[in-house]
Amino acid sequence: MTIQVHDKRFEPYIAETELQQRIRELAYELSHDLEGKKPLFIAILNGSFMFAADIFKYLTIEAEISFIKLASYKGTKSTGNVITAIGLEEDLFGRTVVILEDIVDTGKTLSQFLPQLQHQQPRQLLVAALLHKPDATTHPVQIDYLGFSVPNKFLLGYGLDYDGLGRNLPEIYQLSE
Ligand SMILES: O=P(O)(O)OC[C@H]1O[C@H](OP(=O)(O)OP(=O)(O)O)[C@H](O)[C@@H]1O
Ligand code: HPA
Repeated sequence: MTIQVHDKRFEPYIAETELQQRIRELAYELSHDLEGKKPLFIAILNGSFMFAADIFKYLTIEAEISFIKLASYKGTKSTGNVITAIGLEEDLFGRTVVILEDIVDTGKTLSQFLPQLQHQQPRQLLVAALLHKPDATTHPVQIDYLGFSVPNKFLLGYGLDYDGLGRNLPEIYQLSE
């Protein structure tokens, strides 16, 4: 069934059961790989709130989670755009850190933000992303745990919004042609 949000129509793309199944698999892999490391998960708001909640509840190991927002502002010519994290209070030094993102699209967000986290010298810095659009990615990012590789179409639901709406949908929709 297609749905209407603002002025656009969207069609079902990834069903809720398929999403949950894949997220369970990712949580299983993470639990296996990071057992005993007491990883710190960092979820990037707003979009990742549902993915973060689901993957975190399927983990079977000791782990911490923290939520941050990113703010982007124009830096100097040499620094380009600068992204700062709002709400990051944990010390990452020596920690196993897993960034949780709903989607890597152009890759700009993470390719700018990950080097800043590296400055804090975590022991390991990993990325878990639910969705990746390889055909849209102009700034390559290493994704260690990926849910789905998707075509370059605008997606909606499960945290992803179109102009503020649609984040509450439990499945993922794509823009109708
Ligand atoms: O790979 P990129 O092209 O940088 O795109 C990915 C980013 O875009 C979305 O966030 P957005 O800035 O829309 O904010 P939101 O999560 O609050 O919706 C998404 O949650 C990622 O953080
Ligand atoms: O496809 C998308 N949909 C919603 N928000 C997004 N942010 C990056 N890509 C997308």
